Amino acid sequence: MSSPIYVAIDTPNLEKAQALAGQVRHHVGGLKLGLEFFCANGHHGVHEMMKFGLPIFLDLKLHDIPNTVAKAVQALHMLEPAILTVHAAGGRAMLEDAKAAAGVNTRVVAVTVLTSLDDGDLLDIGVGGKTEDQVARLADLARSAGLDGIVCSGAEVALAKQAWPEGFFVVPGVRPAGGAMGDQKRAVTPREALDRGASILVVGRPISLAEDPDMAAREIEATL
Ligand SMILES: O=c1ccn([C@@H]2O[C@H](COP(=O)(O)O)[C@@H](O)[C@H]2O)c(=O)[nH]1
Repeated sequence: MSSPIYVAIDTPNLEKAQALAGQVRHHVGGLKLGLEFFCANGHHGVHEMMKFGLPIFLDLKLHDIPNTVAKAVQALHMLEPAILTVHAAGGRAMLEDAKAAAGVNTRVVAVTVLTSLDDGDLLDIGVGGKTEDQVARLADLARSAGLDGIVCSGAEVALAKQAWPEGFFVVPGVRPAGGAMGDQKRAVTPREALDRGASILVVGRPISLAEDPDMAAREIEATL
């Protein structure tokens, strides 16, 4: 069975991205390419990364009016990403149109509450109450809009899976015990996230900033 770890390739530099993918390719289940990489390298960069033969997760977190998002998703068709993200806060019509525009081999998953946010940050943007309640609301919206799953933190994934047993749950912002949190606020360990129901784990800096990224990936894999 392939590893549930998707390594976040967060660099605008294609050579560095290829070097990291080359180092960890045997100990991860997929490559996650985000805005930083896509803005710098576009479709060409994604094609280059596809050569590693691993599933590609395009984490573009699309969020705009339904027509614009649907057209953007169509424009990604030829890349056939295994996973593509949109923001759940874009609303029902945007989610429905994004899913309808995606290829059959692409899982469209909705970002609920970014793992870099906590209750206080949500209050700043006018969302009162607990983060887990907002995740539950947006997960419900994503499910009823026909999406394949959600992105949430390991702190909420158990509740979300209980409400949506067949959903696909992407958990980023995980940290090995004692690892540097950086800007993440709701981190759990990779093992905890899996035990609580994560379908895949996204791991960035704990691997990419390690002196030996392959060893770091192996060490995380060994905890699962
Ligand atoms: O809520 C979210 C959604 C996406 N991400 C992305 O995951 C990685 C995490 O990187 P680390 O270095 O392991 O913190 C990064 O690419 C984010 O854009 C997220 O962290 N939280």
